[in-house]
Amino acid sequence: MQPSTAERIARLSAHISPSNLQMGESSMLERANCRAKGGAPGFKVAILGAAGGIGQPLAMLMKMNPLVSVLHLYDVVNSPGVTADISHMDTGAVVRGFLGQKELEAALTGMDLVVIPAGVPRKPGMTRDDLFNINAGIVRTLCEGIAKCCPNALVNLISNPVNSTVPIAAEVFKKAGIYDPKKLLGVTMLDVVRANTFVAEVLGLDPREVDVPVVGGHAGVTILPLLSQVKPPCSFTPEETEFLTKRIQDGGTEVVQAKAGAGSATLSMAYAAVKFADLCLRGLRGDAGIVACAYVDSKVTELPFFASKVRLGRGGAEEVYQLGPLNEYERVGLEKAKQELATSIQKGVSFIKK
Ligand SMILES: NC(=O)c1ccc[n+]([C@@H]2O[C@H](COP(=O)([O-])OP(=O)(O)OC[C@H]3O[C@@H](n4cnc5c(N)ncnc54)[C@H](O)[C@@H]3O)[C@@H](O)[C@H]2O)c1
Ligand SMILES: O=C(O)C[C@H](O)C(=O)O
Repeated sequence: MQPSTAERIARLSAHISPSNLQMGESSMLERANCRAKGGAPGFKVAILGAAGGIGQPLAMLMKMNPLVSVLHLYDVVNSPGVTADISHMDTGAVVRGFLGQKELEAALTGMDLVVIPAGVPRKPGMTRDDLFNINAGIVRTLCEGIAKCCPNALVNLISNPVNSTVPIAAEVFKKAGIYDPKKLLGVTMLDVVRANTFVAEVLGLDPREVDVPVVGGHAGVTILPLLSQVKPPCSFTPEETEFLTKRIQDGGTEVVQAKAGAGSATLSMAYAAVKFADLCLRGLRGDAGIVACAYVDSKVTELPFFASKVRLGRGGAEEVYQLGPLNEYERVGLEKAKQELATSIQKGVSFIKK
């Protein structure tokens, strides 16, 4: 059936940000979104920090995902340009841009999944924890918006230090009375992506055939690859184990140093974020057997948050898997990881509770 004139006008204005709309146009915009939903069934996804180094390629890859019907791109700078650019891609998702704090609520309302790569990246010589002072406040504000406007959305948190920003988000959600531990996921997929790549190099395999569980957290020694559990089953010499573990733990720093002041991993991170978001959306859709590593509310150790394999379903991280048998090298690594994680978690919790 041909669309009505009103619908056609609404489609023409679908890229306009809500603050620029004239009276009457906003209902047309709603209709455009309904059309988008009706025409291309799928999920509504917001990216917060969409104009950044990760945000831009992430937005592009999300626009290519057939599970996404509506894509909201929010940033405090440059989101109109990124939105105009991405919106010309001839894929199904309707893209809308949102600029600045006053448009945060509109960006978040009705979202099924919110992906957060907002915040400053490292420069050489910095640890992820050095980003805490700036990024903690950014994550708090964004999560307050989520609590208000889309409390049931799944949240994929990328902003560093992930080991602390996830506890911050949890405290914000608890304060707002909407905390659902299954819906808050710290993104550690880049560690898995790197581990698969580096292990495949050593084994002479295609990385797509390799699956390395990476548990713990997302910084230095808290990144704990379980090389004894690699699929396909294989064994490593002590030297290979040491080399691979260090390379996986230092993967972020390797990129920060190579970029020499121009930021940290963005393209591989966007790839990893979309890989993870796609698994989350498949879970939301009800696909069976969706498993990925993520940093979540956990009872796997005595710590309140820990990264391990989780099963993703309609409710988010519906099951958090135990670590399985560890070898001696991994048991020692686990103790080191837990020590550092405990401090980072406490730092995040105190930031909100202070
Ligand atoms: N979890 C991981 O594996 C992983 C991997 C790589 C990077 N990161 C982290 O992701 C974050 C972003 O990295 P990047 O390279 O894209 O940085 P970037 O500086 O290129 O982009 C960050 C974007 O966030 C935006 N922003 C800042 N404050 C904001 C706010 N209050 N609301 C919305 N947007 C805001 C900025 O305007 C910018 O566009 C960093 O903290 C980095 O450490 C995490
Ligand atoms: O290393 C960083 O600072 C960015 C990110 O956490 C990464 O692992 O690449």
